[in-house]
Amino acid sequence: MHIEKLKLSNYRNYEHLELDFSPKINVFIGQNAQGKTNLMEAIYVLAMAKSHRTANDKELIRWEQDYGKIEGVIERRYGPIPMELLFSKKGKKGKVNHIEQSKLSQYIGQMNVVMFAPEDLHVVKGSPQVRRRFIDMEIGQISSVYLHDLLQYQKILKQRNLFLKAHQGRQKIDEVMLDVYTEQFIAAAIKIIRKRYQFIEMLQEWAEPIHAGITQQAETLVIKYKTVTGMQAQWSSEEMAEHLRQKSTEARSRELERGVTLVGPHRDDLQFFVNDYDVQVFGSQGQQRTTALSLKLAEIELIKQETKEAPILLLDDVLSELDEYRQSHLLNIMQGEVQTFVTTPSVEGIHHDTIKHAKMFHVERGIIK
Ligand SMILES: Nc1ncnc2c1ncn2[C@@H]1O[C@H](COP(=O)(O)OP(=O)(O)OP(=O)(O)O)[C@@H](O)[C@H]1O
Repeated sequence: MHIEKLKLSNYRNYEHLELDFSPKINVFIGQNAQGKTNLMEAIYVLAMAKSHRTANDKELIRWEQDYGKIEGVIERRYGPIPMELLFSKKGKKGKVNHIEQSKLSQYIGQMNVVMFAPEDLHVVKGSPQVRRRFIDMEIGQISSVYLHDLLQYQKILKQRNLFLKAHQGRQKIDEVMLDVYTEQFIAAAIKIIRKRYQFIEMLQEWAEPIHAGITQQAETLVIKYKTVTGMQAQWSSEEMAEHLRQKSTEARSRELERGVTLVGPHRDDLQFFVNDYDVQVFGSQGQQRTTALSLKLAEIELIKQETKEAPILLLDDVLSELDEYRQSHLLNIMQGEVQTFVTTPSVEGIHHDTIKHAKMFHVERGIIK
């Protein structure tokens, strides 16, 4: 798939902008703070209904304006799809084929993107939150059911936390009520955990050969989903539920002391092993970068497998962060069927072959030349 047209109205530092893209390589070139990342972000937001940089949608609206809008035409194998996302003080609304979607989980997934930005290089070393976000965003793109289940889980978790907070430090509580919350919580948690195990297994299948290829067969990458309670992927749903029930009972007095839920997928994490050692603890910076790159390349393959179309690749200021050897792996993909967007302050950081056939956009203070 590829994005053919992009139109921005009051988005970040763009008052009004209309662009036509190449289905192959597009390069946004410009000095710092001119609006290159804002363009990448707009494409990402059009796909995901959410920024990769901020959780606050109001930041996306051009200063002193009441609304901001992103429109795009996505060319898919069965024809073009117009998409539209409107941000206002009241919230956001998405349209697909000019029809308003009552749920954003129905909107997301029409357009698939893989973003690779410098912060993605921290997916290995960064906080567990970064890795949880990575899994949730990626599964969400290929499964609207997961997005729906995740929202449900977050709602139930919030209710349970409110109950714990309201009873924090108390000796006597309504145990029956807390059990009811806990059972609802466990049912929702299992759905999330199962789907995450499945996703990691699929990602592993792609990431392992890719990583081996980049390291010339010197390294074997293994990705593991690590639950806070020590669950096992091969367990049945009943076994998982029983395990969580037991761990939740063990944690209850601590949960009441602290007023929060301490077990569940909102505290789980990912682990990366290279030749059996934990990259997060023992990996060199180079190995962490290669792992991050393998993950992104695997993500592209996984989306292709699930949707039967290549996603759009967004490379925000990342090429210059990778050495020539790692760059060449990305370049291989870019020469193929994947529509790619690249931002860069100058052409010097990029391989000559990349720009040879690229459509260039010069970005200067919210204007494209
Ligand atoms: N809501 C907004 N309304 C208006 N301008 C905004 C808004 N949010 C950000 N900006 C402006 O956008 C510019 C930043 O653009 P962007 O993040 O795309 O930079 P960039 O060109 O990618 O540069 P760098 O290479 O430094 O990341 C800044 O000038 C900032 O003031």
